[in-house]
Amino acid sequence: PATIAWKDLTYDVKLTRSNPQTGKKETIDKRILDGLSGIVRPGEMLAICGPSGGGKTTLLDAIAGRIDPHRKGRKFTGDVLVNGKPRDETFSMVASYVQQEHALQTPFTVRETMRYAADLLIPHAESTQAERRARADNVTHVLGLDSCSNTIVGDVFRKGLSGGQLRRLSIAVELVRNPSILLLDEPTSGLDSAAAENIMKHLSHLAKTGTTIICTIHQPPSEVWANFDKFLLLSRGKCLYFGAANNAVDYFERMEYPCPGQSNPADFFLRLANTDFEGHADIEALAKGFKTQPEGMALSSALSKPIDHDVHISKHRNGFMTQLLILSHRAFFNNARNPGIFLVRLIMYILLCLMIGFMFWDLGTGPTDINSRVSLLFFVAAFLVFMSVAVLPFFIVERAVFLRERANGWYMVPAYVLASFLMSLPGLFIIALVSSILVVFPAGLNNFGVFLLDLFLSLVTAEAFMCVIASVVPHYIIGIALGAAVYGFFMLCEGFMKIKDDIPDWFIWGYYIAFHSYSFRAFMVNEFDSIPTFTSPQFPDGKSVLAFYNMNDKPVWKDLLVVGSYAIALQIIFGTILQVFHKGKR
Ligand SMILES: Nc1ncnc2c1ncn2[C@@H]1O[C@H](COP(=O)(O)OP(=O)(O)OP(=O)(O)O)[C@@H](O)[C@H]1O
Repeated sequence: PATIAWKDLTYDVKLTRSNPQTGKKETIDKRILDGLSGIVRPGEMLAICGPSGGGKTTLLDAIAGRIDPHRKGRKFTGDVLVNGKPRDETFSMVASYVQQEHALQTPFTVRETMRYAADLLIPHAESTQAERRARADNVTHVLGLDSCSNTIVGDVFRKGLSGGQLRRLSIAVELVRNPSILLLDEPTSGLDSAAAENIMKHLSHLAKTGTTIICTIHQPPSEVWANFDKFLLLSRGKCLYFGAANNAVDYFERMEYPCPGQSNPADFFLRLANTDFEGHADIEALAKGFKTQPEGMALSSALSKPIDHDVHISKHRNGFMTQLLILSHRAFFNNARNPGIFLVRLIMYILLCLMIGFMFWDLGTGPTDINSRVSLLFFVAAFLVFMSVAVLPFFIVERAVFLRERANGWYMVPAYVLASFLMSLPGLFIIALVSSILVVFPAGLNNFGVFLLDLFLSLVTAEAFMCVIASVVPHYIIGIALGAAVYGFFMLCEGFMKIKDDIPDWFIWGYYIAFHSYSFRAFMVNEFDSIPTFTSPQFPDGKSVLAFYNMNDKPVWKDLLVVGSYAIALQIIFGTILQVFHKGKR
């Protein structure tokens, strides 16, 4: 059992806007939460209501510790207590947060999504696989998802669940572990009235069994409203009421805002709180008045009472290896079944490599063949790597899933990064293998094995680079632009457009940091080192071509090692960025 309390939560942000009179930019302080307090005990379900922009989501985030107070221009004060003690890092083990936007892996069916959630969230030391599955199936049933248990979540390629079903699945995955505290942001938005009513009934039942539940809710219909024990009305970040839901009508009547007989109380309260339109209450007076009323004083005294129960935190958590295995299994099937990650890319590579194969069909040893071989290798090192940009939008979708799961304490970041990395390798190997077959044999290039290894490592590095970009950009369009710009720069510096010795000194760093330089050189040495003669007076053999490009005496294995190490370094950077910056705080 967990009692959650918050005291005097105040949140100010600095906003820059242009002054309507002077037209000059100025910084103003905006108060988003204004000294909010509240308490919810095990067995209670609180509705945080208020008009759009009233501060509901911000309050829920503040309670869940999802506001980063250290960001520039922010000031956040107040305390959140779990059973009387300050909320700490164990919070994510006992609390689940269902956010407003769904973030689920798109190729999986409802049943698969629920089973992965159960496998990740329920300690294996305390449960058998059959028990975890039974739990997943039971929650699926309770949330009315049985009829679509074999339907996939869906994406731009394939239609899957409806909006309301996605909403229910988002709630279901967090219910699997039976959390002590459940925070839900607009759980009924997008649901039809029957689904909304049923979900609220289930949540109410959960509360009765001891779960502490807090929901933000925009406009609860009367059937939904009837399920709440407690009610908090917010307007412009101020508390207009906090207390028993069934006392609210009397309270507002006492405050001279009687609810008309036929009205749904929730609709009436929202009209009072919505300052964007006529007919709202005097917000300042209500907020001030609440503290002096018996309800306000009851809240203060409840907050000062000691709490005698403690949260039971299971000592058994799934260890790194268990998490790695489940996440690897999930990542493998996610990659294999997500057309954007594998199939569409494979087709793109096949088409492009067929064109390369036909364009450079059966290269010989004449003077123009030297140019053809070098151009082909440049194109492979530059453009086949460049095409990894296409995967970026899917990585951004994945990032949202990661953020949700990580913030809810589903797993450790290293397990996620390692599983994603390892499971990307089979798909990339297939793409590299098919591409190499379609290029090396038709063009008559040398040393298939090294060519394949070089292309594979280059694609692995390119994908790791896309992971890093996906972890730092706010939107995939910016990511694509950034990725394309960096790859364009690397192509420029890789030693083809300008031979290394001709690159200006102030640009040479570009040559050294571009992984393309090492992969291109490995392709070149692999190709030309073993060609004994060319019918060209300037280049009598392959070694003379390498000397021209300043690539002689460079062992291929060293360059391949650099490209491989680059991939590992990028994955470590990716993991570090996730660990440090992606904690689900906003
Ligand atoms: N970091 C921030 N910087 C500037 N303004 C912010 C920030 N966070 C929240 N706000 C503002 O605070 C107000 C409350 O936002 P919040 O999302 O909590 O509202 P809400 O009640 O949940 O609205 P809705 O029902 O539409 O989701 C909004 O005006 C929002 O723009």
